Amino acid sequence: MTLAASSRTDFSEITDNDTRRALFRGAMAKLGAAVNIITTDGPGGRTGFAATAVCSVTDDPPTLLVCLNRSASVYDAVTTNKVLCVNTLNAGHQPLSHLFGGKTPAAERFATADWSVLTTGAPALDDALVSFDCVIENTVSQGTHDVLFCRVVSTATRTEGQALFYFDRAYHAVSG
Ligand SMILES: NC(=O)c1ccc[n+]([C@@H]2O[C@H](COP(=O)([O-])OP(=O)(O)OC[C@H]3O[C@@H](n4cnc5c(N)ncnc54)[C@H](O)[C@@H]3O)[C@@H](O)[C@H]2O)c1
Ligand SMILES: Cc1cc2c(cc1C)N(C[C@H](O)[C@H](O)[C@H](O)COP(=O)(O)O)c1[nH]c(=O)[nH]c(=O)c1N2
Repeated sequence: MTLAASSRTDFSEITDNDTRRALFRGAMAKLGAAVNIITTDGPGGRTGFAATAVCSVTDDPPTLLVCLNRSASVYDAVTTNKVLCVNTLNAGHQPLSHLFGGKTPAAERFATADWSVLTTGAPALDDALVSFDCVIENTVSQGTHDVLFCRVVSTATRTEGQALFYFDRAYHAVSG
């Protein structure tokens, strides 16, 4: 049995970069993901951004990856500090995701929530579903993004609750 497909795209036939990017984004919109706020602090300053491009790499040593656009305002701070905290959002955090995903100045991004520090000094969101405090150990550049390989040095799992999921260019609440 074959699955019905509403449209098929052969990327090798597409020569226009903008068209290819748009088609890729349209396809990626179907790949839902948890929403996270990635924070950092240190000599490069305190800042953070919203990210869905986060996943587990290996449990030995505990490692996750984060994909960061090099054009983001946070890029210099993250790469200077070499630490970050991945804060996985609950369903009530949609306004926070909007703050950290937009053009809001760094100081204002932190103003509406409560933050603590775990091991590295990167801000941990007090009511995140889970926070992964990390040291950035390796970086690989691919296209517009850096893939940051982050060794987890501590975690905090604080609340039960629904997850904030991003799918089809919209936020959704997901129960466990
Ligand atoms: N990985 C990312 O950098 C990433 C992921 C999600 C959203 N965003 C940003 O958030 C904004 C809104 O996104 P949207 O989902 O509403 O619509 P969209 O059409 O811009 O993106 C659709 C999907 O494509 C992927 N994507 C978007 N921009 C990307 C990029 N520069 N590099 C790699 N993958 C990318 C994501 O999976 C996203 O959910 C955009 O400015 C987008 O760039 C970036
Ligand atoms: C739901 C959602 C998910 C993501 C993003 C946005 C949103 C709304 N953004 C974009 C990122 O948050 C944004 O570029 C930063 O906040 C930087 O913006 P400024 O350059 O500071 O204005 C984003 N950027 C990135 O480099 N990697 C990612 O995985 C994601 N994921």
